[in-house]
Amino acid sequence: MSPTAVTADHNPLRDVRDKRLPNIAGPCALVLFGVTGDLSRKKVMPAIYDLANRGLLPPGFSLVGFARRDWADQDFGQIVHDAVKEHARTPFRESTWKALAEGIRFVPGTFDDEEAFDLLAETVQQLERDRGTGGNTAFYLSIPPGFFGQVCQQLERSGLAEAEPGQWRRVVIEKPFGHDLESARELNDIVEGVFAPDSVFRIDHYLGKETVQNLLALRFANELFEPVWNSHHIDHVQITMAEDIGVAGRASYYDGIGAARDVIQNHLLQLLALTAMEEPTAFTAQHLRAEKEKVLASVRLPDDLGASTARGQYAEGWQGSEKVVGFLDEEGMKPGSTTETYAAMKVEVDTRRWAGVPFYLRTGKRLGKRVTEIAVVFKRAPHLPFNDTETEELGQNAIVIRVQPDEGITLRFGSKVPGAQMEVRDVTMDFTYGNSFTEKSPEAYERLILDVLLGAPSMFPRNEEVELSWGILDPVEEYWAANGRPEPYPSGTWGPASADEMMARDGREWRMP
Ligand SMILES: NC(=O)C1=CN([C@@H]2O[C@H](COP(=O)(O)OP(=O)(O)OC[C@H]3O[C@@H](n4cnc5c(N)ncnc54)[C@H](OP(=O)(O)O)[C@@H]3O)[C@@H](O)[C@H]2O)C=CC1
Ligand SMILES: O=C1O[C@H](COP(=O)(O)O)[C@@H](O)[C@H](O)[C@H]1O
Repeated sequence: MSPTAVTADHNPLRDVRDKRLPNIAGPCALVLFGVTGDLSRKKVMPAIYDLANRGLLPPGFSLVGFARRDWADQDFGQIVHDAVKEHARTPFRESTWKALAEGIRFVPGTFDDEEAFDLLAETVQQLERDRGTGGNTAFYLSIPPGFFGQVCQQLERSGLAEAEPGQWRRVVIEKPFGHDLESARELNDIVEGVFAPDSVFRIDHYLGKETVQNLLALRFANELFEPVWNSHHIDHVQITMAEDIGVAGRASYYDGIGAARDVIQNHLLQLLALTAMEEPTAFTAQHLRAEKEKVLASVRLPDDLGASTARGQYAEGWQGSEKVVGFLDEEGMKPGSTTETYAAMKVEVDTRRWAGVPFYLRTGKRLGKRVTEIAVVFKRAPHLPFNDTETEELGQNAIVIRVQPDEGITLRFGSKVPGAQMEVRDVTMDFTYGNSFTEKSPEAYERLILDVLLGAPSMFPRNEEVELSWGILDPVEEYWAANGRPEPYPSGTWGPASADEMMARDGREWRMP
């Protein structure tokens, strides 16, 4: 498809939300926990710089780092500087850096150190006086999930969670939120016991991706797709999140969590919800979340979890020309770990729109390549006025939303092969962001952090969504825990044979992205 260039200089969906909101954050500070971690260095600190570089942070914006290091402000400043130089999307500008660096502060401490949190409280008050942050403060918990509760309790004890009249305090919680439904409920009791529900921002960075937000535009801004977006026309949906990387450097986090808790419980079920949901009455947080919740509440697992799920663990193999070690040989891995690095499952959505349409979800590390996509695969035409040989190369029509890395949308349909004879073959029409827009997509974290500072919660799942998602996953995890080890698959391939067998039982096969 070569759509003519759409030249809005902003995302229309964002516009809808932002009509009532300024695009530039008001006076505030952001306190970042876990500043030495992978996510902070690669995503959060660079995103803050990019926001500053685009002029979206207020004058006096301040960034406070908290870590168990004996650092002064300038040492932390150097860490931010290095992370920005290496990972920021926008060019390095001395003037932006200087303005940002003036507001950088550091507080040393561990999460069980009350004095450190008291010092943090003093630092936040000092920033209000010195830099005019207004006392408005966001706390970003980029830390191991086991500490989310403890840090919230420390914020409460030290008075940091409590806003003075006219101020706000917000908390950003990374994922996974809990380990299962029960622990998610316990965690939520703590978090929402400290912060009001609308001050809790549970971050799922997939919702900040341009292509994921575009799914809403595709479905609800067009007339073309919605009439066929149902079980009358759709055969099945495949949602794939494949990564070529392993867990090197993150073994301690990943072991015991595994692929399903790491990304199916959140990213993939959110993608499913956006694909399957009804049109929200308005693009407000309340309406969007309500529609997603209805879908998640309607998801049903098949009775036979052995036949409708698959899990694997990567063994040594080849990633391109590089020989890579298996999961069990990654540094810091527990010997004999049964954690899965590949997970696939079939679910149904029990609604009139989706009755009988299976949704297949799969994710894995050390797969053939990095790709995330949603493939909506259509039924075959009920009648073909051609003979079999004329259509032997005709597959099923499909709309593929390419979330990453080659962002765009592909439409696959049959077309006549040029020539005297009638022969129909699959062809594709492609929309790619690069060809259609001059505007560059912001990094997901950039958009989501700005939304936190603006107080715009649409793109953050609320607790009900988190709990419904655990309710879907828990029976699968229990089944796996009681049924042996994950099946090994060589790195660089497309996962264990049992995942292909799961599809074959339904007369289908996974797409080769
Ligand atoms: N990395 C990623 O790609 C993604 C990560 N996430 C989520 O982000 C969060 C952070 O992940 P990631 O950055 O990978 O994790 P890391 O293990 O790389 O970083 C954890 C951070 O927490 C700090 N920390 C741990 N324990 C303590 C403690 N007792 N007191 C003070 N500081 C402590 C560490 O400090 P120290 O250096 O002292 O150990 C480090 O800064 C997790 O919830 C993860 O699920 C979400 C999406 C993607
Ligand atoms: O949340 C997570 O996502 C990353 C992949 O993110 P992407 O934006 O590069 O697709 C994944 O590597 C990590 O294990 C998981 O925690």
